[in-house]
Amino acid sequence: MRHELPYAVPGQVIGLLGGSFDPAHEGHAHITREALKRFGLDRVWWLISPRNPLKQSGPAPIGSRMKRAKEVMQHPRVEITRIEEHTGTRYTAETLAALMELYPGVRFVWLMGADNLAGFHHWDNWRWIMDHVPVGVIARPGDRVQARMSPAALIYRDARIRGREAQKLSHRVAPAWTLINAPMRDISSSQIRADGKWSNRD
Ligand SMILES: Nc1ncnc2c1ncn2[C@@H]1O[C@H](COP(=O)(O)OP(=O)(O)OP(=O)(O)O)[C@@H](O)[C@H]1O
Ligand SMILES: O=C(O)c1ccc[n+]([C@@H]2O[C@H](COP(=O)([O-])O)[C@@H](O)[C@H]2O)c1
Repeated sequence: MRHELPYAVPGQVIGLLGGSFDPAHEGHAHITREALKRFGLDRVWWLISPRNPLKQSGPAPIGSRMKRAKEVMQHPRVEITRIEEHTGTRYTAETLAALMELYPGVRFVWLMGADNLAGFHHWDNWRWIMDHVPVGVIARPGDRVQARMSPAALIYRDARIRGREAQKLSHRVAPAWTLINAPMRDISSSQIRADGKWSNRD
């Protein structure tokens, strides 16, 4: 099924937060508000993934994940999208390449929690992502040290912007990345699922 694409105009800076959101929670909303403030973004789009290419088991149906995400994140500068169904892409590098073609002149910033930076070197074409899109990383409980010492962080150490200068991120040409130490929220989708607080129905 085709879903409408969000609107953006050339020159705008859009932060992209991709995830399973199975289910969305306050941690996602919190890092989104921090990213808007700290990275000089005009808007943030959540990309509710059809499925994570590195995860074995599939998530809850995308309709129920979208519904929960819209309940959790209500903000005039944030849109909850199913863009990857539209583009038909599964890997983030492919999704970003498709978005850059669909939105010429729009500047995208890839957003993620520190846990994802720690494993970023396992992603498909991860160097292409680093070389083409600024990356904003937000601290997550337990993952900061691993993220700072990760292969991606070490290989791209010269492209790192200090947290206190994170506003520059969206104006830099890639490679450019930063890790900010926003106040952290110790919450995860897996914990919510383990607590039995998420029923997988549409
Ligand atoms: N509490 C949090 N603090 C910082 N980043 C977070 C937090 N929760 C999620 N994120 C980030 O949000 C993005 C989407 O996360 P995802 O939908 O996988 O949620 P999750 O809570 O990490 O799920 P799971 O526990 O199933 O792995 C990822 O980049 C992840 O690092
Ligand atoms: O492109 C990849 O190889 C890749 C590997 C793992 C995760 N991702 C993306 O990272 C985002 C977070 O995924 P998840 O499942 O941890 O919420 C989501 O947008 C995934 O599509 C992407």
